[in-house]
Amino acid sequence: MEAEVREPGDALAAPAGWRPLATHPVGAIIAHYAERSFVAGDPTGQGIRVRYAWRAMSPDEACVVTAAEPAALAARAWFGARAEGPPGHAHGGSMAAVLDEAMGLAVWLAHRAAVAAHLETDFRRPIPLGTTVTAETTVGPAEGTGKARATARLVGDDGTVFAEGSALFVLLGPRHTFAGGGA
Ligand SMILES: CCCCC/C=C\C/C=C\C/C=C\C/C=C\CCCC(=O)SCCNC(=O)CCNC(=O)[C@H](O)C(C)(C)COP(=O)(O)OP(=O)(O)OC[C@H]1O[C@@H](n2cnc3c(N)ncnc32)[C@H](O)[C@@H]1OP(=O)(O)O
Repeated sequence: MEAEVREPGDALAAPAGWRPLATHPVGAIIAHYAERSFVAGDPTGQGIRVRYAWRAMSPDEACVVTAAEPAALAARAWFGARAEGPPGHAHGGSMAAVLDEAMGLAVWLAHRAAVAAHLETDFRRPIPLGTTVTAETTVGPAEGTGKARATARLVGDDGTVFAEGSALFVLLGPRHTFAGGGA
């Protein structure tokens, strides 16, 4: 039997100063993929609900990026009964999945499409089911070419840091086949 959890209401709306992802030219393409995604593809379900937002990067942030209109990405994420791991709390895999996808999309907005090659997660505090958190991301340089490093944190509205992620992404080029595939 599923736990009873609090619905997010309008808590998934873009944080102050951020805009919905679909209002960015590249973000609109990404939002289209997100509709099919394992992580963000079920916006009314009882698992994870994720809504992405963007803002223009400051010149300081933009120095490490390659996109014509680099943007920073954040997400609001809610964990429902179908995301349960420890009783009454979010499964670590669901937390890692949110971090992974948020970092991947942050890299996509700052550079271009990429896939995760290496992912690390630190679980700092358990997330009670029914909680809405913000996934805050950063994108930085990686050693070598064709790669990017990203970080992300899941932060509660009271400032609690629930989890932190770090990942290496390989930017997709003509030799990669990820853009298509599937039935
Ligand atoms: C909203 C969801 C959208 C989903 C849309 C999906 C597709 C749409 C199309 C594009 C959008 C793409 C992504 C969307 C964004 C986020 C989605 C969430 C993120 C994920 O969930 S994504 C799935 C999980 N992900 C995989 O399924 C990857 C499996 N994997 C591989 O496909 C290969 O493994 C690959 C391509 C990674 C590399 O292969 P490769 O042949 O291109 O290149 P190679 O091996 O030479 O590596 C090149 C340089 O990276 C270094 N390197 C490689 N791996 C490393 C490691 N693990 N640690 C440290 N360094 C590493 C090498 O050392 C070398 O470094 P150097 O050049 O300096 O020598």
